[in-house]
Amino acid sequence: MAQQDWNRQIIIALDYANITEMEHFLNRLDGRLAYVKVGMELFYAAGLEVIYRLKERGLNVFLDLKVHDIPNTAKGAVRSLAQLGVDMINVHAAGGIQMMQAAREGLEQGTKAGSPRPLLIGVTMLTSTSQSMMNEQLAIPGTVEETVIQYARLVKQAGLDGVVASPLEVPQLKERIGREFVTVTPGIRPAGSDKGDQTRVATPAEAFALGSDYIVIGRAVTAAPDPLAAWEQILQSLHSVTAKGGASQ
Ligand SMILES: O=C(O)c1cc(=O)[nH]c(=O)n1[C@@H]1O[C@H](COP(=O)(O)O)[C@@H](O)[C@H]1O
Repeated sequence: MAQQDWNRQIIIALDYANITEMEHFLNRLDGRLAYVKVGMELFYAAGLEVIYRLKERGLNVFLDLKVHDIPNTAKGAVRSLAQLGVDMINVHAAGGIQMMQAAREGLEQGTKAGSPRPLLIGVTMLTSTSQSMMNEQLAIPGTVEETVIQYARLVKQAGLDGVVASPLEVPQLKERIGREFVTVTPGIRPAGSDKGDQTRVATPAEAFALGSDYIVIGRAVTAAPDPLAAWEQILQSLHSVTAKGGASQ
């Protein structure tokens, strides 16, 4: 795969406190990005204006608000988010099949006529969750991988497009849930960088080699002393990788 194609599969998490910081970062990257993620920090601070600005720049937008509520509320929330014309929306798989089916209905209702339907993605186990945390605090027995697969089954049954998981679970997801089932993987740490609050991590090259369709990278680029150099280094590290992802090719 040619280098420029990776660009479409790398989602940069714009975890900034305001629009000024976001614009400063995007100007430094100067048109190199194709896909960005807006999460709770930026959206709760700056709201819809963020989405409009990113769309004006021609970027694909993953609006990561991790909807998790009773089915009727989740449906309305996703309907409202779909009306914004973003490209990807997520909900927590822990909300269960009925909640995700309702979210899916809200997605259809909110998508503007003639516009492509945003991808609807179920968050499985957060990449900050370790097996001991899951077993002891959440009282879920077994391995994280088995729980991720179980959640993914619910996501698929509810008719969603794919899951957020760590890259480490992607081979099993592709084998057991399906190659076309989209995998979006945060927990990305370039070689030698600090894990921070993440526990299930992989490098960008490992994540794509494992089959991730999209990787999500935040602080390794956005908080780097030289974000442009960090971005270029990540692309460089992908030179010899052969993509396995089935859904985004
Ligand atoms: O849904 C997400 O995007 C998400 C799910 C998950 O399990 N883990 C996770 O880190 N994320 C998000 O992915 C981004 C990762 O950021 P960094 O750890 O700075 O690369 C953050 O914006 C998180 O909110």
